[in-house]
Order: sequence, then structure tokens, then C-alpha cells
Amino acid sequence: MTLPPELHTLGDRPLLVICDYDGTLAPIVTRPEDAFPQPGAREALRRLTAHPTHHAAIVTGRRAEQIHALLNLPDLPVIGLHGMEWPGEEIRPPDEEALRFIATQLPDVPGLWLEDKRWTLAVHYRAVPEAQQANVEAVLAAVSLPEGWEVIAGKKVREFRPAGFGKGRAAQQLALTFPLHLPVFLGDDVTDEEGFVALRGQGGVTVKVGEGATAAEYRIASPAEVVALLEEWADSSLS
Ligand SMILES: O=P(O)(O)OC[C@H]1O[C@H](O[C@H]2O[C@H](CO)[C@@H](O)[C@H](O)[C@H]2O)[C@H](O)[C@@H](O)[C@@H]1O
Repeated sequence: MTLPPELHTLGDRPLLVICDYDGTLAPIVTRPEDAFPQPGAREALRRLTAHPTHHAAIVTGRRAEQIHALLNLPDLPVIGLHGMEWPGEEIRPPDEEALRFIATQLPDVPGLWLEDKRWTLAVHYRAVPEAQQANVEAVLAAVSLPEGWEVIAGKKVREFRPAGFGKGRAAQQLALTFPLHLPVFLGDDVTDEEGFVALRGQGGVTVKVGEGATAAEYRIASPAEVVALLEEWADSSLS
């Protein structure tokens, strides 16, 4: 494993380590309920959460409660639903009419399944036969959106959500909450690109996990490499 050398020496500021979950802390698998953390991820995050100077947080497209169930780290802040859900904050009621309107337009294709997150709707097509996936993408792109809604692309998923959120805003807000810390954002998916752009604008460190075009400054290969970095940062102390 050869990690970008700059990531070993991030300077003398305490770190604010912001991680995405799927594809970053857990390998991508067929069924979201089977996406268990990469070995070592939980312990490294536990140590970062308890660290005297560094901080850690998760920013995810999932519901925060799912991440808490998977990681079992109650003290680790989790921002869920692409920035809609913040620890200790009341989330506005879901727009059920908008969700119904979207659902009525979805295609009935074998293998397609809906992940109802109450506030957003993720349409997964990983199990649709490969030859039909481009067509499914086109149909999902043509769904007529309720006012104030948007659709975002992820790995074999399209997610319908209220506009005005996103990982970029979430990462920015976290960075503003800890202005003395150096924000570091690790993510693997298209939705993480907003986070990379936002934090590059604030002098943060951005790390893309895996292949694909990216706005991140650095790239590493896999969740196993994420764990190696988290362990190293959890070991680091400021002199
Ligand atoms: O922001 P994240 O923490 O990365 O969450 C993004 C989405 O992750 C999940 O779906 C993705 O991972 C699944 C498990 O590996 C995979 O089966 C699926 O194809 C991927 O799209 C999750 O189900 C979504 O709700 C999240 O938005």
C-alpha cells in the first residue's frame, strides 16, 4: 500500500476528519444492509473521536441511525441524508406529496428497488441486468421533479431529495464549527464531489477513494487504505 506522502504529514493543526460511509469506510456490496465497516474502521474512528485534539464526523447519504447501528459509536457525530439530518436537531417533516409524485413515475423493472428513507427516495438499479441499466438511468433522468427537488447520481443509484442540502454545505458547516482544525474529507462517490469542492475552497485536504474523475487533491485505492490513514492520524499527536 503506497499512500500519497503528503497525507502522512498534514502539518501542525488538529484534524477534523470527515468521512463518507459507503465505499469509503465500507466496501461497496450488492445490498446496503450488508455494507459492514472495513476491519479496523470502527476502532480507528473510536480513537479519533476520543482523541484529545482531533475530531471526526461522518457525512452520509444514509439515515444517521443506520450509520450508528453499523458503527456503534454514539459519540461520533453523523450528518445524514446528504446534510439534511444533524445531531440533536429536529428535521423538518418529510414532503410526502412530493415523494408520492416521484414514486408514481418510476419504472417497473426487474431488479430495481426503492430505498425509502422517509425524507428522500433512493432508487437502486445495481441488480437490474447490465444491458438495461443505461435505459433505467435515462428513465430516471426524465422523471419530472416537484418544485424545490433534485435528483443526484450515486453508485448504481439515483436519489431524489429536496434541494438546498448536500455534502458540500455539510462539510463547510462542520469546518466553520471547528475553525482551528484542518478539515480533511474522504469520499468515493459523485455526491462526495460537492464536499471536495467546498473544502478545497476552504484550504481543506480532499481524498478520493477509488477510481473516477474527481475534484479531490489526493487519491487512495480502497477502504483498507482509508483505515490505514485513520489509524495513522489517530496515532498522531501535536507537539
Ligand atoms: O454517502 P454514503 O455514505 O456513501 O451513502 C451513499 C448511498 O450508499 C448506499 O448505497 C450505495 O452502497 C450500497 C452498499 O455498498 C450499494 O449496494 C449501492 O449500490 C450504493 O449506491 C445507500 O443504500 C444509499 O442510501 C446511500 O445514499
